[in-house]
Amino acid sequence: MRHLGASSGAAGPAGRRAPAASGRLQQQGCARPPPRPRRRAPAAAAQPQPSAPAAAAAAGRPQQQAPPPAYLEDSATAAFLAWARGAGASFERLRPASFAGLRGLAAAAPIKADDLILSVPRGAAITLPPKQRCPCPEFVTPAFWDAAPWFVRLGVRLLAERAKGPSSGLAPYLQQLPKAVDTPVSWSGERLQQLQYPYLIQKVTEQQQEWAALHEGLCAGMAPGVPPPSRADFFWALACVRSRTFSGPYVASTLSDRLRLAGLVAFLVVGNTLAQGPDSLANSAGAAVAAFVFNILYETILSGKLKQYALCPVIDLANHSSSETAEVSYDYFRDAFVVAAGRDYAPGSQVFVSYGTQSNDSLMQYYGFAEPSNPADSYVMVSLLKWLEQLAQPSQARLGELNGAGLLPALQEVAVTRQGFAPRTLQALRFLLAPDGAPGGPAAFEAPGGAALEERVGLVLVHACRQELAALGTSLEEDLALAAAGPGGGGGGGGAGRRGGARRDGGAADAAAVAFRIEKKRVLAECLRQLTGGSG
Ligand SMILES: C[S@@+](CC[C@H](N)C(=O)[O-])C[C@H]1O[C@@H](n2cnc3c(N)ncnc32)[C@H](O)[C@@H]1O
Repeated sequence: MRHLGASSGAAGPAGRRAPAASGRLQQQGCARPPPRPRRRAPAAAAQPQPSAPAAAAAAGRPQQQAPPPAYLEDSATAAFLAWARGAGASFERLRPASFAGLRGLAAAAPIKADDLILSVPRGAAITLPPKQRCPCPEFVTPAFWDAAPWFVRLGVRLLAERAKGPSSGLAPYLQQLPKAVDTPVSWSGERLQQLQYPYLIQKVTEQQQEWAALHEGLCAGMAPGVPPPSRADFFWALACVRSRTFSGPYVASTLSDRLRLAGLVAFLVVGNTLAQGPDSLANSAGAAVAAFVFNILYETILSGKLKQYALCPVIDLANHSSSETAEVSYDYFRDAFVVAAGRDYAPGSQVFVSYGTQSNDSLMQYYGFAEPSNPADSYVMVSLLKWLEQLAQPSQARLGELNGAGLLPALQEVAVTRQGFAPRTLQALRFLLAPDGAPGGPAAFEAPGGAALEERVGLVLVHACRQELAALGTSLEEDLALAAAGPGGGGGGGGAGRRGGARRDGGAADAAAVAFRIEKKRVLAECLRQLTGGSG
């Protein structure tokens, strides 16, 4: 999830960000958050998908000069933008546009780094503060609301507003949300297999089960007489929430709340002084200042511990790039969610934000795309023990000792990065592969051992990477060829007949799966290159 930082920092003149920073918001998918859902896909609809340039980059093809964006001028977009402006949102230098089929935000005028380019009042967003009472008792029972996780609450808000139809104050926002959100949670088992990656397939399968159970809970928790949303609608709402929500520290009081409180305290001091006489002024004022400071300190401490979530119209049109520094923040003085440009943008170019540091596992699971050359990517290996046992037979006694030392998990779920394996994994392997009679328990193997032991460890790691690559179903070269052929080309080629080979029955989703597995293979291949000193 993303964090909204408690913010301060007003914008300076001419829309440039003032030095004092606002609190950062994080996108929802970060760091293995709980799952989230979505709504029924009415007929085929414009849907965010990995762009052609992204596919070209994944395939290693030279990227041509990007064509100018197609600004979106349909009636739903126009009505939405007018509604957002009416609600106080300000985004003069941005326009929604389509970039090779992917909707995003384009610079409509020159933008300089640090310019404040987007501001959406908190009142125009759908926010979820901690411990919020059920805001839609006409839709779900308060008991259901109280027991629901954050993403279900936000999903229920979307569905409750949608059920109101055109009379909803959020109708223009709802109208322009994607009609379908193509993330793996909605994929069939067969399509999931095209990811080729056991770790994510397992996670998504669990997510599908969790969301199905949550839908059953919702069906039982509807307000009397209200028909429950279909499972597809519920999944749509949750998927929207999980791919569009930002989160951050909770700010309990806005500036205007504090000013109101200060006014009330001053009123009480004056009233008390008038009633008790001028001599009481010093005491009353001292007590008032103490109470006021206590309130601010209490809320500051509280805001560091509690989290709030927000679906921010317009801001949620921005696509992600991990190379961007721009993030969504909460600006305390404006009581608004804001974005400042992370760099200069020429008119027509796409303006990105960072959803936070996320591996492609998280980007794929919650957003439906993989980022080429994502520096935060890793390959989670769940079969290292199996690969180890193909080369050596660690004794049950040593495995037991490893377990006792809490190091067994370092061999069961291993995050392999382009740089190699984690120190704890190396330590566990050294202990298991050390010759009989080697002194010391697992703790004695933290540092590299002798050349012979390190060589044995290296052999196991190389074997594991090679076995893992071989088990994936297609080679990197085959996947690159599939991606280069693009949609409609290479159907089933390369990997035809092999597990996880790209098939043409899923259209864009298959392209996303191929782009994803290319990145996984690149991580493993680079790790292997490091281990073998370049020989692969
Ligand atoms: C917060 S929304 C961004 C706006 C979205 N493109 C739209 O049309 O509503 C997040 C979704 O945008 C798409 N997206 C964001 N960044 C992307 C990227 N770098 N490459 C491909 N798709 C991306 C994914 O579909 C993701 O689920």
